[in-house]
Amino acid sequence: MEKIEQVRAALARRGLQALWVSDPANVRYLSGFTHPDDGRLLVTPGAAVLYTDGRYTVQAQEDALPGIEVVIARPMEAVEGAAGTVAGMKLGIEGAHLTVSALERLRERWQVQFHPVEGLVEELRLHKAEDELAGIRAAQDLADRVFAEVRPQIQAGVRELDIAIALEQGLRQAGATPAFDVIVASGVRGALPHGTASDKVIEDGDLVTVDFGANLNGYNSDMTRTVAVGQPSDELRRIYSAVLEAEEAAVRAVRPGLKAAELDAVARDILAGHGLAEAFAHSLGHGVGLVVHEGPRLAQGSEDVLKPGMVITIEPGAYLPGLGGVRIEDLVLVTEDGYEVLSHSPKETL
Ligand SMILES: CSCC[C@H](N)C(=O)N1CCC[C@H]1C(=O)N[C@@H](C)C(=O)O
Repeated sequence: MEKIEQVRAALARRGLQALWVSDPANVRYLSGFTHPDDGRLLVTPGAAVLYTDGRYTVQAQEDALPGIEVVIARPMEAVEGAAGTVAGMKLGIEGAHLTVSALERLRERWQVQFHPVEGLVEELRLHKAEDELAGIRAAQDLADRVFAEVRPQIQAGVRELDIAIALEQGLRQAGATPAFDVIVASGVRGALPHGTASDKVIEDGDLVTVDFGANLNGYNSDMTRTVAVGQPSDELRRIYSAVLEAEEAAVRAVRPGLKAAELDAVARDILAGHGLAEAFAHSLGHGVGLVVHEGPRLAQGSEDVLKPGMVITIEPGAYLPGLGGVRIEDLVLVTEDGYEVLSHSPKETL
């Protein structure tokens, strides 16, 4: 019930009494329910009730964390059944997730004051508990093993899609799913930061960016390696070395108390020194957990500050349209006195 007590405390700080949780990651985090797309959680001063339907009668009971009450009901029955409990309360709703039509349905049935809240549960999720860390480590260890198996297949004459399929098959054989569509971007396609695998054939001299993660028991990993096939040009090698320098420097800089924007600047300044400021077209990284992109935000202008227990990516890149690109990404745990790198796949030196 510790998490639910933390929610109640956060509600009290906002002058609220109850929370209707509809974001699937938050439903899962607070209740343990493994099919959170089909669940909603109502946290009130006296109870925490998971609502789901008859497809999950057994599953929800098995999954529910201690102290979570399970009610099996169709969605509107659930809402009507809870009307008495919430009557007169100041109720938080997750503004970033609840749709306008879902809110309308609640308004028709509940006599409450609705208050959109932002980041209430997400703030709790920033700090990973030991069991969550174990889940992320297991997902990353699996991704490292699968990458080692597939790495020899990244050769001239093979399609990007074949590499993506091999990675996905490796993950699925181990009981995981891909955390997101596998990115395999070779040659000029390397200039696409989100270049999901295509039918392009990998050629001699290509750099190949492979960005993928495992989702294992709900927790995600995220890692990128850029590998060389044959002999890439001197210009591509220069860009690779610059990105590697930026990535390693940023990883070494990770420590609790550091502002996320300052960490972003560590990598960005190095790339700028190599004339690649414009080529680094995205943020340095992000938090990883039940969702691949979650807090903290490692970006210019971010107000976030690193704290022990956060799991983040460090992933600078350089993208040059018409030429290609490089990205190198590690998954990193912020510890009490620094950092621990969770991704262990070797990085090439070109
Ligand atoms: C579709 S999930 C992509 C996972 C990947 N490792 C990743 O997070 N990337 C790839 C390039 C940029 C980065 C990203 O999408 N960053 C976001 C948070 C941004 O807005 O910069």
